[in-house]
Amino acid sequence: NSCCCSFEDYKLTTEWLLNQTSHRPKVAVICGSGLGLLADGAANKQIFRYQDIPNFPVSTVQGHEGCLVFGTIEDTPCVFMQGHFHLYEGYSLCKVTFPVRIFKLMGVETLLVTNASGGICPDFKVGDIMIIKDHINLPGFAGQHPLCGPNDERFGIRFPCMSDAYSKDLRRVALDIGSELGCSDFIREGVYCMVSGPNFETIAEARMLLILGCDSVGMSTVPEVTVAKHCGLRVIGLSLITNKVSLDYSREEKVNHDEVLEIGKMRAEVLQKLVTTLISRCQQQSINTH
Ligand SMILES: O=P(O)(O)O[C@@H]1C[C@H](O)[C@@H](CO)O1
Ligand SMILES: Nc1nc2[nH]cnc2c(=O)[nH]1
Repeated sequence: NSCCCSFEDYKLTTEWLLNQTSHRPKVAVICGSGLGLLADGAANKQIFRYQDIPNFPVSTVQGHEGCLVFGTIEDTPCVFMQGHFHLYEGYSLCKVTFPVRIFKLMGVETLLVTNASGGICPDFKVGDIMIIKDHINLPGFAGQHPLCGPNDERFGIRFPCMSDAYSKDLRRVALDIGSELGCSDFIREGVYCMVSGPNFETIAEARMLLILGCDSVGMSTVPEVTVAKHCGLRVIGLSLITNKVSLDYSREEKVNHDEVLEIGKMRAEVLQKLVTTLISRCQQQSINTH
């Protein structure tokens, strides 16, 4: 359960990428299930397949292209992960979070994470975009935590604070952009809970998550955000509600992965607009605060 990657592994991959590209990203975007198209708006793209990058894991899930895309959004140098990694694929949390430390070593300052999740909050509708306000690390409670094992002080401290994992300023900016784009009706804020998957929730589990204070549930993001916060990155998270999680034994609908990917396509255009505007404002904000 402790980290399987040494500092030299991270350095090797970082140096390989820095030698292969002249891009020097300031913002990294992790594209969740079915959301790889978020990279489409970038200019001057340079694309690497995960399998060609030393030490990088590869994507094994449908809807995760497995490409690292460097490019610029309105002059902001960015890197997009088209596909991320999950515990349920059999990866250790060290591998799941490997790219985040690479981004840090490459000079990234802000991490924008996206994912697909099931709505637990009864008010949420399919197609809502939830700005992540906070999270519950359910696997972490059971010792499946990316920071278990010897702490490497070159990345961060032994006991990092997580009470402000998601930047308040960036959440405000995202809300403002949502209203400028006329999307306020389907932009929410809420608490994301990570479970390991790969099965979707039983009704009893879903009811438990509601009582625990979760607004949505998914199978990713929390490890990456935890490692990002540990190494000092600013984080903003967007979760697309792709289905309502059943809380009621009388409901007949059954969730499946195709439906999750389908809703991603449905919201592609607005999500892309939100993400690209957010990236350019992130950078302006960063310039103004430094
Ligand atoms: O964006 P992620 O990868 O968190 O998407 C969720 C969790 C599973 O990977 C998938 C299940 O449909 O959706
Ligand atoms: N655990 C979980 N992950 C999801 N990803 C997309 N929808 C869901 C869901 O309902 N449950």
